[in-house]
Amino acid sequence: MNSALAEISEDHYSSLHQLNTVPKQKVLSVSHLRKSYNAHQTVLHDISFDLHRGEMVGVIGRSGAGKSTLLHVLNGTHSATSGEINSFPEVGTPRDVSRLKGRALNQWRSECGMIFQDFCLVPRLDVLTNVLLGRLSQTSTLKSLFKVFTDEDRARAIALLEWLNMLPHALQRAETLSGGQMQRVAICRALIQNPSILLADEPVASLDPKNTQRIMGVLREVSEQGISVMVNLHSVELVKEYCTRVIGVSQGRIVFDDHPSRLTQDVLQILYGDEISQLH
Ligand SMILES: Nc1ncnc2c1ncn2[C@@H]1O[C@H](COP(=O)(O)OP(=O)(O)OP(=O)(O)O)[C@@H](O)[C@H]1O
Repeated sequence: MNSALAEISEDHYSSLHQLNTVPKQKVLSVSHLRKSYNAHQTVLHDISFDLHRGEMVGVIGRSGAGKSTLLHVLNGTHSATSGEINSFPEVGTPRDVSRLKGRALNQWRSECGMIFQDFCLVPRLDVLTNVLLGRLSQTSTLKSLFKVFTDEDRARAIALLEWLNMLPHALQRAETLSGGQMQRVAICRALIQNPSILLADEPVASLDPKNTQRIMGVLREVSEQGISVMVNLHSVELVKEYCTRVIGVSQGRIVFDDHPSRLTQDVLQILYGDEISQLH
């Protein structure tokens, strides 16, 4: 961030950013990304876009369009077949993260945190430990083996749980939580890595309306703090309510990339075809 922007408070920066009155700071540049799981099927074709600091990007498209694959490839859980994913960290040199392996890949995964559709919590471990597991990639192998965490890690985990009203459940086993509570723990686990990007794969798919609003509100707050959020959603209403930008994917290609207010019926028809009547 340049020095003039640094003097603007985070909230102020965020609201200015959303009004497009300040230059956008690029954090990721994806170019000509392609993903095939096998020789017969290409799931992502020639995907190119830039992601900016503090954006809240909704990714929409019908089932099988390639939304989950896109997030997995960005985070490195699935490898790209070709193309580049260039990261522009606040500190350090820009680099292509699409071919990383080993430690470097783990480091990228903590910069580009992901919350998975099925939460991926360890059921028999308590909430606090589940959050601390997010620190493992930044902890030495020996310490991670014995789950040794620093006081600083614990303090941060507790602060995150408190922020998401989960502190009363800190010592409860993850398997005893509701879906909404599990999702909040998964968000804490991703945030304890101090990511600059947070990817969320259908984070509200299994939640009731109250928890849906709660989780979407949390993701918006995260983006307002300067973290770029990309969230796969099946609800166009939620995209319009919460996102500052929407990327529409159809058959593995980006067919729309603009402000949610520009999502017209024609665009939705291209994106959803016959399924348009099932949209909410
Ligand atoms: N691990 C995999 N191996 C082979 N094919 C896969 C794999 N993961 C996804 N696919 C295929 O890639 C295509 C896109 O799937 P993806 O899960 O990315 O779509 P999506 O838009 O997220 O769908 P949904 O909204 O239903 O979650 C589908 O045809 C799917 O069958």
